[in-house]
Amino acid sequence: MSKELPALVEALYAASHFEQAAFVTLRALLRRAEQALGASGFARQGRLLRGTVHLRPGDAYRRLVALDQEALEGRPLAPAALREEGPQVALLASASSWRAVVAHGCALSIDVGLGTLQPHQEPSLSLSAPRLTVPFPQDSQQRLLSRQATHVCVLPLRGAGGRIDGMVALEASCMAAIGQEFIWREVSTPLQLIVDVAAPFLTGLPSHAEAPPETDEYLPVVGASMASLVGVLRVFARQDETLLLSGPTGAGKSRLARWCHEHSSRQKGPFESLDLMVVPEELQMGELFGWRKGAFTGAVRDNPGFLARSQGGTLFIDEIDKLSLKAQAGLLHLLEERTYRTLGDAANTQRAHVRFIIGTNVDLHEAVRRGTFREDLYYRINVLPVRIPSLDERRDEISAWARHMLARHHAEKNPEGTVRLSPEAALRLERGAWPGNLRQLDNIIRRAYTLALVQQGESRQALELGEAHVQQALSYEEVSQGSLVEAMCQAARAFVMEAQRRGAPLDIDLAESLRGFVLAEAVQQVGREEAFRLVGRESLVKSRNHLKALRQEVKKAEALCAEVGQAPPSSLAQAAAAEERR
Ligand SMILES: Nc1ncnc2c1ncn2[C@@H]1O[C@H](COP(=O)(O)OP(=O)(O)OP(=O)(O)O)[C@@H](O)[C@H]1O
Repeated sequence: MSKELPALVEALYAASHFEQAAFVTLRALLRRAEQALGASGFARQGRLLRGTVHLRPGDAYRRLVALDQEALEGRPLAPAALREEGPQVALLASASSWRAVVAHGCALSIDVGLGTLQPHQEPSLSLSAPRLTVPFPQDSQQRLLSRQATHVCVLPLRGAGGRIDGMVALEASCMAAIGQEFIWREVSTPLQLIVDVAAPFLTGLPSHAEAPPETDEYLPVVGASMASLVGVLRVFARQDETLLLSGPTGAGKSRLARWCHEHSSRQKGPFESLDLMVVPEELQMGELFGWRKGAFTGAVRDNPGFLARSQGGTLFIDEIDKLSLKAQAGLLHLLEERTYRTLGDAANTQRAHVRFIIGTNVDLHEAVRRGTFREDLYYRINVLPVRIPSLDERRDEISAWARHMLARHHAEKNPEGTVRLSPEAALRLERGAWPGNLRQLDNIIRRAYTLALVQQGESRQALELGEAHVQQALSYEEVSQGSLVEAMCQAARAFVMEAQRRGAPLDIDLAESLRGFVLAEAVQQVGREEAFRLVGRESLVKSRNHLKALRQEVKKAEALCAEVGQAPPSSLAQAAAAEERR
């Protein structure tokens, strides 16, 4: 180590970004492990395969870099090689390694063949006591074996204050060492030293400012601040493990889930989205597993359920924290066994060939602490966790998103003419705060667009969205956050404005649709039964008439949308969709 460490430190100081630092660290680790292997009894039978740096501060992946031993041997050691090979080939250690690294705070060895995991430090045990061995899940075992890895060493990557901000995994192949720890325990101390030396660089350096990834329908905008995260998502999209997308409401999790599906090998299969916010607890199991006619009172026809509908594809389960404890047990069993039974058809066990993406906007770890979310399920779904930043954290994207949303609204309304966002309007948007994230931005753009249309006339071929339109749209928003009465006046004005714009009467009865909008919004925010309590109609829940009432009110709101030629907002669409599935 006498020469290697100073050389590593020098290379780390010369690194200007995370990927470079990860490259030199992995190179040093693989070389050190190679030396140890050469001096061991496995020199002839074993070979090193690859190393991966996982940076996941706050328990969410931020960056990921892999280096293959072959690339190290056969190619010039330039960071460029890493960029080409990096995230594309990154292969992952399992969630259980991460869990064990966090729990034990030390390096560990995985014997893939035996399916066991051994932490290297056992502080409370005497030397004579047997070594602590933890079972390693079978699916992770299979995955590692499929890429020839028989032995893995996982080292904690410690950030400021000793907090574990990531891990480094080294994989090797040595059939002769199955049932033994290979070289990992002997070489663990120098390997950990390398990781500790590199840690401040790995956790502190920014990501390489790579060219923004290609955009598409589902991810039309990627700013520099999101580019490295999209690189990670691109790798994760191709895995079959469960992906956990967390992030504030409206940040774009559902669309990203769809993007991941489109970038996976399942892209030709179905993509289904189950939003638990709009499914009452008693129907959650049924919606997931499906039911046979007569399975319970009210099951008047068969329902295949979301799992059957997503066979061969991807199922996005959003708002996972809304899952009842009973349904949590059902989902855990499904994720562990990959089998399930349709309600009312206990005799038939079915296999779920489904990739799961889970969405949440709450801190699930906190939910585990409160006892509302099962810890074992949390670890089962926390395999590939990614936190989608709020729009305020990716301000470099605001004007590009605004332009994209504007073009989309315009195409819906008036495909012939052109539309542009004035530079002043873009600046105004960039300066704003966006607690509602992309959803709020989309609403503002939609509103500003209507204002611009009214002002400039629909016949106008070149429409410009100016600062004044944005300002006015924002002021409606501010008002609606403040006084209810003022917001009602705004709604009334918008109603009248719409009638003027179309130059034909807009029946006042359509104003009754407000009840539908209110209910759908409340359902989205607090769930169906609570929504009725919130608006003073608990009696409807007690008499089990609330769903009928919801259906009627949603219909009225939809009628208004149809009359003015606008798509129903997501709250209405979700309330309606949940009704349809019943
Ligand atoms: N790719 C996109 N193209 C156009 N609009 C988008 C895109 N992604 C997000 N939006 C806008 O942001 C809104 C919210 O997106 P999405 O439903 O994906 O967010 P979310 O994080 O899943 O929200 P929630 O947590 O509330 O379910 C969309 O309804 C749309 O208005």
